[in-house]
Amino acid sequence: VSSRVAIFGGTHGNEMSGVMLVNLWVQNNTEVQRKGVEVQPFITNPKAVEKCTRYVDTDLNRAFTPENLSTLGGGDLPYEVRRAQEINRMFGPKGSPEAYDVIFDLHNTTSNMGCTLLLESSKDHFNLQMMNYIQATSCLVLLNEHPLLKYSTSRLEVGPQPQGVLRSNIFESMRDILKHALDFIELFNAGMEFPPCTVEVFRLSERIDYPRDDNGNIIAMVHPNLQDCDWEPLNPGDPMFQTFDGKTIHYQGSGTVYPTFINEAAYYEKQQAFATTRRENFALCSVNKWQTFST
Ligand SMILES: CC(=O)N[C@@H](CC(=O)O)C(=O)O
Ligand SMILES: [Zn+2]
Repeated sequence: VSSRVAIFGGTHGNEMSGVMLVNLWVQNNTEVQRKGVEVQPFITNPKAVEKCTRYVDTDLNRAFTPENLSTLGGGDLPYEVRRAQEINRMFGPKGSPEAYDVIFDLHNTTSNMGCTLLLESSKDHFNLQMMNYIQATSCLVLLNEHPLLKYSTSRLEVGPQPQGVLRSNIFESMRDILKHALDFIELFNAGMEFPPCTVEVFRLSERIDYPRDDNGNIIAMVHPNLQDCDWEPLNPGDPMFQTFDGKTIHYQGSGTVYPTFINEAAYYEKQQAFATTRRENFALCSVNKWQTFST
């Protein structure tokens, strides 16, 4: 039973929809209350929110490593590492009986991705069934089964929204998806059975960097034909980058891929222009609250 649910905003302090929604719900949580569910809205990186920056010392969304969570050092540690330890104590520890049952982590992207739920396991039938339930809101699933770092949350990514900017359409889509997700949890807890079904997922394949010179400087931009075309097929030979002197660089992969996180502002420092995915269909088992399943 998913009786304790946390809603995180401000994991990246300049992703404004999540920050504003969570601030709103901290003040008044009637909108996110559901029968039999304890819902806790929470700002995860208040210093970054205050400065309206992605992070202060280091990316909080990369800070929940076993090493970071077990390291001692108190005040000498980077702010986000200390924060990760605090959050892990409050809402985890992951896998323990005291841990929160579900954590939604609200993010915005500058890419034209629409609404995307990021999942880490194709065996996560609870989250996949929840996705199927909220499909009415046309949310896609991005599956990253071999993440470099292990996160412990269901991350919701909504875009396009520039960093530090609030767009009403993006804010309202995020709000809508979260409400549907909480409805699903309420129905699940009330004993509803969600029957077997098929869901479409996009499995993360490759991260593609910008073309660079010997000094590491970017020498091309995302091609206009690719810009804003997240989730649309990219075929071998299709334009991918445009150099500053007007040359087109074409995609050289071996088959059709579905690009996402195209031209995400936060990924310039992570050497990523976009990520490719491949489309798959999953057959889901039915889920109900009496069975045990691994998430
Ligand atoms: C744009 C952005 O911040 N995206 C998230 C995606 C994720 O949650 O894995 C991140 O890189 O942390
Ligand atoms: Zn983010």
